[in-house]
Amino acid sequence: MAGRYGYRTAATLLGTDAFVAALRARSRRYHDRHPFHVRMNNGQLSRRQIRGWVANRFYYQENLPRKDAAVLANCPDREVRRRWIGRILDHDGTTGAEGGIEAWLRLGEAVGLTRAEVLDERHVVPGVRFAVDAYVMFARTRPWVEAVASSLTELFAPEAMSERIAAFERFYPWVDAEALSYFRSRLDQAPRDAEYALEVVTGQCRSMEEQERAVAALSFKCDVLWSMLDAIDRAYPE
Ligand SMILES: O=C(O)c1cc(C(=O)O)c2c(n1)C(=O)C(=O)c1cc(C(=O)O)[nH]c1-2
Repeated sequence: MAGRYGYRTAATLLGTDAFVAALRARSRRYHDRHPFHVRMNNGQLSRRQIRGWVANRFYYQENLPRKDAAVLANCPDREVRRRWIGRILDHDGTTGAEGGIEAWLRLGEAVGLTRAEVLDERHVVPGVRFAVDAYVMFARTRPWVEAVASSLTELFAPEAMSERIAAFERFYPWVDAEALSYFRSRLDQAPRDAEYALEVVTGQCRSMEEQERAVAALSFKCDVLWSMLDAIDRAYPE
């Protein structure tokens, strides 16, 4: 059946295992299969392309807390908010504990970008801005459970992160290994966050329609990530 956004989804109410399987099946559209990431992991990207990717991905990183704040703003459940707020701190950091955004800025420096040129977004191309803004807008305007479902791309992230760390160590030795700490920290954070998001989504989506909307939200998010790489790929040709 063609659901919202035209994505094909389940036609009947699924049991929890089948629902989780339907969500996991979206991994087919995850951005680890994008040609740009494939070339990255094969060691085929130039320094300029790596820099372009890091500078553009910063726009995603810096918008994640705003996306998560939108989830908080729309969520009436105190228990969920107590958990979800940690995601904002993971990115923004706290006094004495730098967060993911700072780690990404360090990655930028390690690939040869100044903090200023990352922070002022001069390298961010329109397609990346458009895709990231769509993700934030989705979280602001859709029901909060759909926004939680859209974060479930993190189910697929750890494997992609491990592969990326190995590829950087092997093929891009000019990038200081210390700067890969962001990806290492996500190896722990992403499974923890995805597990909780999955618990929320399976607990909240009790009708066929709600399940369909959750799968559609995850598909939408896969499109966000894919579109970002399309735009980056085009902006930094070989
Ligand atoms: O580098 C990646 O491939 C990648 C992918 C994703 C993702 O799947 O959305 C996230 C991240 N990184 C990431 O670092 C991160 O903090 C993160 C948060 C979220 C989210 O939707 O809430 N996705 C991701």
